[in-house]
Amino acid sequence: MSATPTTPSGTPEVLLSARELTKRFGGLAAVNGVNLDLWRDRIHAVIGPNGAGKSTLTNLLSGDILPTAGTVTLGGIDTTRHSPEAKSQRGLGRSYQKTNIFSSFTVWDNVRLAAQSRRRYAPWNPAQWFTRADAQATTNASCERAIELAGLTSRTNTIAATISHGEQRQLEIAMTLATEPQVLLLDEPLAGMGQAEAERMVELLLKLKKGHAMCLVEHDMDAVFALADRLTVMVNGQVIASGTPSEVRADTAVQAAYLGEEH
Ligand SMILES: Nc1ncnc2c1ncn2[C@@H]1O[C@H](COP(=O)(O)OP(=O)(O)OP(=O)(O)O)[C@@H](O)[C@H]1O
Repeated sequence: MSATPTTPSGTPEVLLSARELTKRFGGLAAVNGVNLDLWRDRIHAVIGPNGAGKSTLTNLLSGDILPTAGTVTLGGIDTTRHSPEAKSQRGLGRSYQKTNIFSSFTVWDNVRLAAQSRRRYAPWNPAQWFTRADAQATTNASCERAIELAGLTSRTNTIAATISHGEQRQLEIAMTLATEPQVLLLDEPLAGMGQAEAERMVELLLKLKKGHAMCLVEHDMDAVFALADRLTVMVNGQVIASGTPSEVRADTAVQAAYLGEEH
């Protein structure tokens, strides 16, 4: 098992914690009493069959939907009922399963728009009138860094519709990185990719591990077992196993419910 990450002062650093997180849709508990900790410099994968509650869990962590019960803390602050924008301000970034790209815009414009829409600017606040130009320069620098980190610098001025599917998924990541988040929630970043594209994305996610706490929802088990430091396995809204990849692989309940004989 990998060593527990620490701050310079030696304290372990959990950036996001969910406790007893629950979401009911009528009679259905889509997420039921889930506990989860996301650590800086670690990738935590959430796996499970279709309908297990993975996307609902991501939506609860990001603030896109509110829980029926339980809490979500970010950097030690209770953010359970905060909006996605407020969570973005606190360092949370997420990508979506369905693409959010404006295909007729350039890569740059998509990233710039994502940065703008997720960062709060209050025109009625005089304190911000004089800092607006500075804020724009900072946002531009963040966007450049995000595009570079996502490996798309050569595509900066290319129309998004004309780049490959794999590059469009890289663009989604760049859009998520545009606000310089510390916590990344990634919903199926390898969806629809061929072998070569998937390998590139795995490399990119490994690169992003440093400095970020990452929650990865993914169906591609080769990628999951190549990337994850810890795994949570969900079935019918509940966590049936949680641990290192080797612990999860050896778990008989997981083998029976999900992984079968192949891993
Ligand atoms: N807005 C909603 N209203 C009612 N039921 C919902 C809603 N969203 C999700 N569900 C139900 O909650 C359960 C969990 O769905 P969810 O999309 O979270 O699963 P998932 O593990 O992400 O599945 P997949 O791997 O197919 O994306 C499913 O039974 C789904 O039909």
